[in-house]
Amino acid sequence: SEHDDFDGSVYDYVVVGGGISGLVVANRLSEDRKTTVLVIERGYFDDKPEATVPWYANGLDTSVMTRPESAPNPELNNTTSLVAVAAVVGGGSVVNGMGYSRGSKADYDAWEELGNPGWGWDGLLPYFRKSTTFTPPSPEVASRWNITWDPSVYGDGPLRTHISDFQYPDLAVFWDALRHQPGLDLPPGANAGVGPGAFWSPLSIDARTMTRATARSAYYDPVNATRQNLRLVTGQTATEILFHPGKALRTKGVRIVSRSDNTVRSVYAKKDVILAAGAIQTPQLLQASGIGPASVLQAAGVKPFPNPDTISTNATYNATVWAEYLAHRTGPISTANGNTVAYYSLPQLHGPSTADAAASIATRLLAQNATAHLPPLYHTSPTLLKGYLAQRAILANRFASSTSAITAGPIPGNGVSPAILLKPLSRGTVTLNLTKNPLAGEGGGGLPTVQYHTLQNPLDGENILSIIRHARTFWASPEIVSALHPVVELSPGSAYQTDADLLAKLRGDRGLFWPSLAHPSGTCAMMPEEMGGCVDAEGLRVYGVGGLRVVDASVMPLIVGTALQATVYAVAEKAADLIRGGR
Ligand SMILES: Cc1cc2nc3c(=O)[nH]c(=O)nc-3n(C[C@H](O)[C@H](O)[C@H](O)COP(=O)(O)OP(=O)(O)OC[C@H]3O[C@@H](n4cnc5c(N)ncnc54)[C@H](O)[C@@H]3O)c2cc1C
Repeated sequence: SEHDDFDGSVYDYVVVGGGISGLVVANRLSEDRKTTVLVIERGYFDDKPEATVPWYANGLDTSVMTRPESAPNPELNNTTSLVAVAAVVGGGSVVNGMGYSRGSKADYDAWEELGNPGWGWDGLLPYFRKSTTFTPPSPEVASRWNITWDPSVYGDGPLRTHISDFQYPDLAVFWDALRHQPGLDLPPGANAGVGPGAFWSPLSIDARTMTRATARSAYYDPVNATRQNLRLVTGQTATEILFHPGKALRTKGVRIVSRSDNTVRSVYAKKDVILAAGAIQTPQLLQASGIGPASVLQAAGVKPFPNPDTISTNATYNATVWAEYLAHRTGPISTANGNTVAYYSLPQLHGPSTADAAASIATRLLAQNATAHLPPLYHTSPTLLKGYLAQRAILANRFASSTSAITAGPIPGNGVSPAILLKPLSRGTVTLNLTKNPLAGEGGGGLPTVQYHTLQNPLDGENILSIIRHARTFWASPEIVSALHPVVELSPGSAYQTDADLLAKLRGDRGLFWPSLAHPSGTCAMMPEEMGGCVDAEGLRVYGVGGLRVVDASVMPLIVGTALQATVYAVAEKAADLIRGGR
C-alpha cells in the first residue's frame, strides 16, 4: 500500500494530529529543509462542497467527525450528549463555524497570571499577526454598513480572514438595537485585545476564492509539493507513545494503526513527539501510554461551553442564490454565520442598575467550598485544587470587572440566537474508556470517556439564567420590535420564567441545552507542575517526560472568552518558535 514504506521510519519530529495546531507546527518546523517532519492524521482529505463552501458552516458535517457520546451527566438528569470531534485533514478548521475571533487582553493575561510568562496578550499578539491576513469588504459595503476594523492586528500570514460583502439585511436592525444597549461598548475594531463590546468580526474565508480558509489550505497545500522533508499520512490513528528503555522517561516514537486494514506500524522521532490530536484525544493518548497520573490523569478537565438554545434549522437556500455563488462568488452562500458579535461582561449583562449582582457572584464564588462543586479527582489532588483556586481568583476578578466576556451573542442572519456561557466554573474530565480498547474497531475507534459535569457549580446555573434573561431583553428591544415585529421565542419558550422552571428545562432537554459547543480545552493545561499543570510554559513539554510536547487546545490554562480557532493558530505558531529555539 502507499504506506508500506513508512513503517519503522525515523523523522526529527512526529506530529500526532493534522488539525489546526498540527499543520501549523508541521509547516513551521519544516521551513528548515534539513528538519524532517511526519504528520499522522486519523482522517482523510475532504474536498467536497461541505468542506469549502462557506454557507455549509451553518450546519454540521458529521461525515468527517468522530462523535462519541459523553458519559451520563449527573447534573443533567443523567442524560448524555454529543462530543463533536473533527476527524479530517485540517481538523476543526474544516467543520467549524468559521468565526475568527480573539479573546480580550484580560483573557490571555489570565494565562500569564497562572504562571506562564510570555503567554499574555502582548506575548501572543505577534503570533496572532503572524498567522493571519485580513481582507476587508469592498469600500461601498464598508461605508454602507459602517464596518470598521483595525488593520494593525493582522499580518500577511497564511490564514485568510475576511468580512464579506454579503450582510443579512436584518443586521441593520440588530445594530440599531446594539447601539442602544446600556453600557455596551462599540470598539472600532475586533481582535485587537480590547474588552467586551459589539464588533464586526471576520470569518476564516479566503476572499480570493470566497471559500473556507482552513489549516490545510493555509499551512499544508501551499508547501506540500515543494517540501520533501514534510510528510502527512492519512487514515492512521496513533494509539500509543513509545519510550526508550531506561529509568528516565523519554519518547522514542509512536505506534499507529491503519483505519482501512488495522495494520500496526511504528514510526520514530529523533527529537520530539508532538501531540496535536485536540483536547479530547490528546489526553486519551497520554493516558493510553501510561503517562503519570500525577501530571496528566489529574490534569484532565474539559471546560464546558453550554449553549442553552437551539441550533440552526438548516434552512435550505433556493437555486437562485446558489447560481449567484457559482457565477460570482457573492450572496448568502458566500458567507456563514454573519459578521456581528456582541460580547458582554457580567456587569454589562446585569446592567448599570443591578451591577452589584455581578459583584455578588464574585464574592459568593470566593466564599465557596471549592471541592463541594468539583469532580472527585480534585478531592484527592492538592496540586490540581491549587490550580483551580488560582483560576477561581482570576475568574472572580473578571466577573466583577468589565475586562472580559462572560457571553457572546452571535447574531447570524438565520434567526438563531444561542446563549453561550464563556466562563464556566464547573470542571469536566477526559479519562480512558476502560471498557473499550482504544485499539479496537476501525483503526483506533475507541474514544475516551468525557464527563462534562455541566452545572456542577450552581453559580454556572445563575450565570446561564442571566444570559438567557439578557437575550430575552435584547430581542424585546424597541428597535427590533418596531422594525421586525415582536420576536417569538421558540425555545425554551416564554412559558419558562422562574429560575426553577428554566433550570429544570435546561437540565432535562439535550436538544435545547448542550454541555459543550465543540470547544474543549484545558485537558493538558500549561501551568506550573505544582498547580496541577501538564506542560511547561517554556516549551509546552509534558512534565516528567523527555521529547514530548503538546501544542493543541489542550494546553489552554483557562478558556478564553470567545471561540477558539484564532487562539489555537496563534498558540501553535508560538509553540513552533519555542520548539525551533531548541528549548
Ligand atoms: C463543529 C465545530 C464548530 C466550531 N466552530 C468554531 C468557530 O466558529 N470558530 C472558532 O474559532 N472555533 C470553532 N470551533 C473550534 C475550533 O475548530 C477548535 O478549537 C480547533 O479546531 C482545535 O484545534 P486543535 O488543533 O486543538 O484540534 P483539531 O483541529 O480538532 O485537530 C485534531 C486532529 O487530530 C486528529 N487526531 C485525533 N486523534 C488522533 C490520533 N490518535 N491519531 C491521529 N490523528 C488524530 C483529528 O482527526 C484531528 O484532525 C469549532 C469546532 C467544531 C468541532
